[in-house]
Amino acid sequence: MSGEQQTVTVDLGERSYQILIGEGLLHETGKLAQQAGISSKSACLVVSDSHVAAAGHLKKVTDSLRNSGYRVAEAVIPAGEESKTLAVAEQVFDQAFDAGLDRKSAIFALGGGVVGDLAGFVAATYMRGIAFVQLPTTVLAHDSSVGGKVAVNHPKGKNVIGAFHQPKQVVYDISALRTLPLREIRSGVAEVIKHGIIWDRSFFEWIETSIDPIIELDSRILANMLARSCAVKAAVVSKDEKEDNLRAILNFGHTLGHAIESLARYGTYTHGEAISIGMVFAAELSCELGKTDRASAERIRNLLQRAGLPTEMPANLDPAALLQSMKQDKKATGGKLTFVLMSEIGRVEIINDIDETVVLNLLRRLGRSS
Ligand SMILES: NC(=O)c1ccc[n+]([C@@H]2O[C@H](COP(=O)([O-])OP(=O)(O)OC[C@H]3O[C@@H](n4cnc5c(N)ncnc54)[C@H](O)[C@@H]3O)[C@@H](O)[C@H]2O)c1
Ligand SMILES: O=C(O)C(=O)C[C@@H](O)[C@H](O)[C@H](O)COP(=O)(O)O
Ligand SMILES: [Zn+2]
Repeated sequence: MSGEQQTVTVDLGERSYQILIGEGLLHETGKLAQQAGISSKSACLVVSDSHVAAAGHLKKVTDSLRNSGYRVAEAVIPAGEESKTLAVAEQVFDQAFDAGLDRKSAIFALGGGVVGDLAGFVAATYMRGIAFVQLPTTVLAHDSSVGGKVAVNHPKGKNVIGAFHQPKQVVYDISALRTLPLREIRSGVAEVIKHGIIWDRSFFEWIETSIDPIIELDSRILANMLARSCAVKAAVVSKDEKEDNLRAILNFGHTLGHAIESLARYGTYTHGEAISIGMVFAAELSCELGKTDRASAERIRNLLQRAGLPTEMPANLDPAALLQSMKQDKKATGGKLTFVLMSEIGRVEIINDIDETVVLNLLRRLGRSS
């Protein structure tokens, strides 16, 4: 394994923080928390999920925190998207109270995007907001742990109940990724590919040449890949923290992707799988509206397929229902559809008020050919 460590900064003035990427960093959680100014006078809570705890990662974190003098409680939620609810958040609030967390306390989110989003939401709202640290353990969480979007789902939509609340630090121990199932590795690579498409053509081209070692988590390239992908996210968030406009480009593929996730029932498709299909759709829609060329759309589909991700519309989902769900997307205003469309690989734009007949016809056409 390579010992190379990477640091990416999210530049947000007094709320700036670092993303530390390297091997074995979970053993350093306590020391790094001290460096980030997390107080050890108050109790802290490590939130994780059942798979991450069973893989042994939780113990590394609690041991390290205790060795650095922190008083530590644990909250382990059931693994999976179905846990990203207000009901589970309420259980974590109870555990925070029981452990005596106060306004100087911190929450450590150890897991993938589900744990990060949920624990971050609890941190954003408990006593009107306390500190939190992201300890991502999935490939996908290079995206979810950065940028401060924290949320739980509502039966009517993904991430609808949430806030912007930046972590104090992101500690990304890439050795924890070795216990991830292959399907989850592929899922995370979808967001890596997204970062190439929306911002960095040379990164997309590098992924094209490296996709096989990426899926194998080749240690010679893993830290670099995650640092490059986090750097895209950090650059966008630093320019538009609360999604006034530019940040919406990070939603490429998510207009349809989120609709698929909620209509197919959370957990049927992973987040990365759903946005893979959503990115193919966004690229096709970009072609249909004359914004990009067919070759670029095909290139995206090919790379996603080579990453082992689904690219076909789910045959069992009704296009009219998908359209309805997309109209409730957070980017939509006044019931008008908003999509992130592509002009070329590396460049996208946010288009409001897209003709819904065009979208519906394309959903039907792609659904028939799948
Ligand atoms: N806040 C954001 O900016 C943002 C960005 C992207 C995605 N998200 C959200 O992130 C969520 C998806 O995140 P995810 O794909 O990480 O899903 P996840 O958190 O459900 O993790 C995927 C699976 O891997 C398991 N797992 C996690 N780490 C493991 C490890 N090291 N070893 C073994 N198993 C492990 C989990 O228990 C789970 O079963 C979605 O809810 C999505 O909406 C948020
Ligand atoms: O950070 C962002 O902004 C993103 O859009 C990143 C997405 O990958 C992520 O899935 C995010 O949770 C979606 O945000 P939402 O506002 O559409 O719920
Ligand atoms: Zn996403």
